[in-house]
Amino acid sequence: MPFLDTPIDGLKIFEPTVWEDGRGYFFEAYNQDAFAKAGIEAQFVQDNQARSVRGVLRGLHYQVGAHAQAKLVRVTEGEVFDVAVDIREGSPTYGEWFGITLSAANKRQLFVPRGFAHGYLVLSETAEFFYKCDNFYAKDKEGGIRFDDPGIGIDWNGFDLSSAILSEKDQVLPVLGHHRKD
Ligand SMILES: Cc1cn([C@H]2C[C@H](O)[C@@H](COP(=O)(O)OP(=O)(O)O[C@H]3O[C@@H](C)C(=O)[C@@H](O)[C@H]3O)O2)c(=O)[nH]c1=O
Repeated sequence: MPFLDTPIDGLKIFEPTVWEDGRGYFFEAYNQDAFAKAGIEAQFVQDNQARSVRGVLRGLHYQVGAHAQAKLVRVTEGEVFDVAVDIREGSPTYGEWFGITLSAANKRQLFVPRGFAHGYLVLSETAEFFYKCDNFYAKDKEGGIRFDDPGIGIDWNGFDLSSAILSEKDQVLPVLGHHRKD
């Protein structure tokens, strides 16, 4: 199974092998053994699915301490720009971001290790976003960072962010310098 490294250690792109025939296509969306061989040992315990309309921006989210979550994210309908920010204390790439277009068409997945803040922007009319997590949702342990933190400087695929649609929670998130650590 093809895995690609990103400039941030541990953050990996997975491009599944797609088998096409007269019926349509088939691919393995996740194979624990293949992921382990690629160094991804996460034991996933929760699957989430979200539907959003164009311009919806969810993030940047994480859970603190022992509640941190690794995520394996993909799009099953439409297209998003997906972003992960390294917030691992002591990491040489602390505060750096990586973005990638994920779509139902390109079938790419991003593996986001624990210790990252994660978010995505919907580029298509609607999008279905699907992700596996290696730790359970813990409402009281959520943290967030502003999607437009100037110190991080994410380029959201050139999107006009004045028309971004955010949850009330995401409108009042702090910048990285003031983010929740425990
Ligand atoms: C994330 C989550 C939310 N919920 C509930 C809480 C709330 O009532 C409703 C919507 O939650 P939110 O507004 O936090 O959903 P959302 O903004 O989509 O949150 C997600 O954003 C992306 C970027 C991530 O990386 C995820 O980890 C998660 O934080 O769903 C669960 O029951 N379980 C969960 O795992």
